[in-house]
Amino acid sequence: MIVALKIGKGFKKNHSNQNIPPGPWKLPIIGNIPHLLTSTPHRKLRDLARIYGPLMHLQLGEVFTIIVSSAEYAKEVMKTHDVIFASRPLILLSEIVIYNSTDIVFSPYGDYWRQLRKICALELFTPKRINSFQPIREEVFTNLIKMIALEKESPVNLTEAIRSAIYTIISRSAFGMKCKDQEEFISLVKEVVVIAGGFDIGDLFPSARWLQVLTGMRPKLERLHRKIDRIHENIINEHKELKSKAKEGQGGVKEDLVDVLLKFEDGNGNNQDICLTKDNIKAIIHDIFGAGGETSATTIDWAMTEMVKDPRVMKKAQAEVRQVFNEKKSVDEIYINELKYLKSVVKETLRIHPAAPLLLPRECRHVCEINGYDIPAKSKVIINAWAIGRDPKYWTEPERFYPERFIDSSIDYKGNNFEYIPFGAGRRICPGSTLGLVHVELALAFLLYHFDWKLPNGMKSEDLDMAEIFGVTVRRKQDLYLIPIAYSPLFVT
Ligand code: HEM
Repeated sequence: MIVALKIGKGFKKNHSNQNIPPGPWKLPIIGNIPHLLTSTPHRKLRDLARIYGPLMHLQLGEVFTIIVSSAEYAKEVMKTHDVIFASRPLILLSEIVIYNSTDIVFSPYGDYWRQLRKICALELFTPKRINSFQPIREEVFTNLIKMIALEKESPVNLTEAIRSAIYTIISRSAFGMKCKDQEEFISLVKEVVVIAGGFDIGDLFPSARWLQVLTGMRPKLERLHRKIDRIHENIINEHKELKSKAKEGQGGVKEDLVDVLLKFEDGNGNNQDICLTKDNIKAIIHDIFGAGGETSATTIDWAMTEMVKDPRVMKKAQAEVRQVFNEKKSVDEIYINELKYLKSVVKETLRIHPAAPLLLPRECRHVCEINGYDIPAKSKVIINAWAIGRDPKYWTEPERFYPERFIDSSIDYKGNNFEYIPFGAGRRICPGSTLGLVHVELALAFLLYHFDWKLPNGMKSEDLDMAEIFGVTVRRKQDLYLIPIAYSPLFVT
């Protein structure tokens, strides 16, 4: 009753005099929640937008939500009014698990978030830093290829093999070593990614704390936090121990991403203007592992899936990779920019399967007008990048996987072409895109150079299961199993 009264009062008070965007019928109290009772909200939101338009509103419990489904309105939100929409809505997950939303992804817009982005731009993701991790990438992908070669033409769980390789690279780049709790960390991150989709009932009624307890979400998140925090604590302690040993002359230490972050702890050293607490550092570690790992691994998985479905594309990409690397007999990151067709394959994969199909939600910081519609303050704003990437208004044959559409196209990843925004746009654009793309392109070059791939059990490519699991990233529901057929005698020295 209290919730019902609150919603009714709130809705009248806030929106009755405003010209809010159209939306479907709604029920008392729960509003449009029934519209989202689906396992694939990005698809359902696209279908609704076809009826109610590219700027639509949904009342999801207490949360007034705006859904953006066209490049024109995406530009309004992420360019024209970017500063108004530069914050993130708070969700229970980020409050409990991610140290009161003090990471980069969930941090509200303001000075603290600006400082974090400065650390990203000047320290964490500079071209020099990304290059310094090149030996790690090459070693891990070479091991991946050796491991696959041992399978001797029997089916390999490529999804798992890729995920493990990507997380090993991230662990070693970020933590200097393979995290000893890596497998547990990966499965915890997988859980976080699904919950971070943001449609949990507790988040739709933020004022009803009892609901968060009743649904079991709060205790579940508290348990998740304790487990994740223990892993973060170990990582930081190990770094501090190694550092003090190095000071005592017991071995040189190469700087990894956690070392960089520790330089800012409590205003250490010369960095008095930026000051991070231990919990802030743990929150950022969580982003690097979560935001960096799932997105890249999922993209590689979808790219392989699409190429297996269309052998023409696979053959063409393979021919290019082999032509560039045949002389050397192995893949070398230095020449990766010569792989024009493979780069188009990656672009096309991110168009048709953007790793984060609804990007990350924004929050309207104060009332704003778009094309005559009023967007109330505190509205949650969801941009359906997946729907925009498949809209026939911008793309010919949008459902077809056709990398050639990007050859000679000027569309890039920088968020200037709003029909193509796999890394978002504006102030909140992904700061790790260069690193993510290096992982994706290099992994595919290795996989395509060393093996031909076929489906197991005589399965036909058109029978490949394309079902998805929705979360903040959308991955394949079934792991991808493929049979590798070695292309050349491997690793002849
Ligand atoms: C293929 C790989 C990747 C994809 C598709 C991807 C995609 C995205 C998207 C769509 C956003 C939201 C942008 C917005 O709200 O406008 C985002 C934000 C973010 N990404 Fe990535 N990402 C990838 C790789 C990475 C990597 C490797 C890292 C770091 C190691 C990273 C760290 C982040 C962070 C910290 C944010 C939050 C930025 C903010 O809110 O200010 N991402 N990413």
